[in-house]
Amino acid sequence: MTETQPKASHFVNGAWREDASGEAIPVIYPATGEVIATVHAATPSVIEEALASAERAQKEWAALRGVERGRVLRRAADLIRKRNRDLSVLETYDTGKPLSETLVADAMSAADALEYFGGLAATLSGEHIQLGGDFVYTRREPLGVCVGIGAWNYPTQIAAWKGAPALACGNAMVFKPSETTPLGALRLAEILMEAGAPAGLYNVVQGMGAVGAALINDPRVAKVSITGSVPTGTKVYEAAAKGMKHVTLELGGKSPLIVFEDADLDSAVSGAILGNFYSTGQVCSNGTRVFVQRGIKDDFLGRLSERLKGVVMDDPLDERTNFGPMVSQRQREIVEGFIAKGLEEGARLVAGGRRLNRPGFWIEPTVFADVTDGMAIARDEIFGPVMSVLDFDSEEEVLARANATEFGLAAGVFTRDLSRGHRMAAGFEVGTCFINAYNLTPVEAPFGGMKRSGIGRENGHAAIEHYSQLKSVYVGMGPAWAPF
Ligand SMILES: NC(=O)c1ccc[n+]([C@@H]2O[C@H](COP(=O)([O-])OP(=O)(O)OC[C@H]3O[C@@H](n4cnc5c(N)ncnc54)[C@H](O)[C@@H]3O)[C@@H](O)[C@H]2O)c1
Repeated sequence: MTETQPKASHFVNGAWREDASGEAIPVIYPATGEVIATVHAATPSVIEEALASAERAQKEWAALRGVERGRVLRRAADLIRKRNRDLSVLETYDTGKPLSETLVADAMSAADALEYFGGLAATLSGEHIQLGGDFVYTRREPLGVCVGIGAWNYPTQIAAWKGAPALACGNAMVFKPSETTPLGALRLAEILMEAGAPAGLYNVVQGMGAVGAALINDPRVAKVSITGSVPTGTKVYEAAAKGMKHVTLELGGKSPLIVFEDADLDSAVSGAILGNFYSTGQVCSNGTRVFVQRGIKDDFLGRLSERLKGVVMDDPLDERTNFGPMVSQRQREIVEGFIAKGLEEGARLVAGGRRLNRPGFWIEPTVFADVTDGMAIARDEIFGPVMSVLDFDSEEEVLARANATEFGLAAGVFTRDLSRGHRMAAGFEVGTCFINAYNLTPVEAPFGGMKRSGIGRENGHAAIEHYSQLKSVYVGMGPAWAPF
């Protein structure tokens, strides 16, 4: 039986920490609407303890060899894999995502990140630059105390995607989960301690935006990495700029997925399903503008409708369920608002569109066809299971329309013509492209956005650049020269 009420709201300085004077935050199971736990927002004293302990632990941690830091991260990865089922059940309670998903995509991805960056920790190094007799060497140094701020769609994965590279580079982290899904990150903090991390190295404090803002504004903090919406990311960027802090911004999107007439149709339909309905559409990189070349439009919609018969919306803890509820009442209302706008603006509803008549925040996977570029459902990030199908004729036209957005997170193309696939990938103004695939985000590959979808990259070697800084050391081998 998975315990949903955590031992305390926060995990600070290596131990559970409670301060019930902070605002109470109910944790709601989205499948039923029931309150399954309560945590309290961090008070100034909890925030202070977290930052002070992180500052202490960071010095001790940075003094270790990379191989020693890596060993702790790899042990944590092993513990997560051993406890995957329990962690996945908790993630399902926290988010409402079906267990069939959380078993493979959440704690397991966290374990991958810890293992990957644990392996890299021992390889971090500077370079040696010969200047004849004199030379320069560079030292790759940690930034110090980093703050991580999470969104609610992948709480455990986000906590690890930020924590693993930060720790590998010799930083400490204070992580603030989304107030909607506060549970998973606490488990990660506990596991890192068990794996041998020093007390205070990875702290979790709960709260809304104000707690995030308090952390970013503290002068001890060197960097902030946030996963969230563009408006929140903008505020975080402004606050960080005031203190000249490093940032990683993983923000929203309205990504295009383009299906050419020569595509393998079933595979393209799979891509569109993955890119719109996995995690009930609550994925930042979703390909929600599905451009289908005119000649195959009816076939595409026909196959898609067939495949939608396979949706199983039931108890998320039953592994046969493959489509869960929205994370919250509010998120469902936002989605319903967009569905109403789509109808109002003349899009054709092909599937779904209704909420289910049962407790919890359920809504059907929804498909609109005959969508045009100016409609709200084609312009704005919905962050729910609403697919917009748009028609197109030529490659040139569709690339221009795909790029005509302020967002630049991801894009996908389905075609059997590989040179066209690579041409499209080169032309997309986005951080992550998919050719004949969609929404696969292995920890080995850099992930992040262009344009308003963000700054910096998570995962891959690229993340190291965002959690470390270089120091150049000039070494004079002869007597020092001066003009007088
Ligand atoms: N690019 C990515 O990797 C990625 C991944 C998942 C989600 N997202 C995006 O996240 C959004 C959905 O998540 P959300 O609703 O939790 O986003 P949100 O922007 O509402 O909140 C994100 C986090 O920021 C905190 N926050 C709010 N105001 C703050 C402030 N002033 N200072 C510091 N922190 C503050 C929130 O408490 C929360 O923890 C979508 O736009 C989605 O596209 C992006």
